[in-house]
Amino acid sequence: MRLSSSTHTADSLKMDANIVVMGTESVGKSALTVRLLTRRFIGEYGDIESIYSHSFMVDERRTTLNIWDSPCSEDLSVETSLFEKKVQWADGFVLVYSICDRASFNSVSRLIQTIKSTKDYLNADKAPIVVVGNKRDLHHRRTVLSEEARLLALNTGCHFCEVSAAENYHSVLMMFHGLVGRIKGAKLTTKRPLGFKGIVKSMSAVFARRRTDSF
Ligand SMILES: Nc1nc2c(ncn2[C@@H]2O[C@H](COP(=O)(O)OP(=O)(O)OP(=O)(O)O)[C@@H](O)[C@H]2O)c(=O)[nH]1
Repeated sequence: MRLSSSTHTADSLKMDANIVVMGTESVGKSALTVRLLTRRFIGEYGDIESIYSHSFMVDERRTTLNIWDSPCSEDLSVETSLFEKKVQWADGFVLVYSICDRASFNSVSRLIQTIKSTKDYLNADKAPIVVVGNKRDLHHRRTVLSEEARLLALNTGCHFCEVSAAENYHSVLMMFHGLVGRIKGAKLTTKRPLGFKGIVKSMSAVFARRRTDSF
């Protein structure tokens, strides 16, 4: 058995991320969350506001997601302090609409604007936000084209995918994994004040560059 050589090594192999699932009523927020946690689709979900914890391995790194699933009511009243609290708490966002419900799609578009004006992402082209068109199995009742949602995601620097919580566990898993990747990227680009070591490193980098430039 191989033991980690230090706490630092163990820590660098761990990642914690807070994810908020938002969207209008009955788009399948709980269904997606429960699918990820249990691999099951149980059909009916209560109106319970909860933060669930879920761990899995990504690239040999133990990743723990804290997923905040809530009924839609507060998500739309974007002025509330709860909304503000959720946005500040979250490292990443799953914004859900139903492909059969245009109003739910319009509300995702508003949510993106509000989140982006509340959070200051350095890498705005790769915001840790995934736009999720759920209920793909109901394609015969579709009112939102995939192309529209893809365009919205492209224009706002979000990721996009269509899934069916009812029919497919794998695509739901991939959606959450994709978001974890974006969160990692966003964390790396967050500006942190430089400590003494950081300043020394930056200065060495500048001098090293000067030395190479002069050849
Ligand atoms: N056909 C189909 N039905 C789904 C899918 N996902 C969820 N549903 C159904 O849609 C209804 C609402 O699902 P929920 O997961 O409770 O939706 P929600 O967004 O959490 O709803 P609120 O908590 O009320 O905001 C339920 O009857 C689910 O069975 C899906 O992918 N396909």
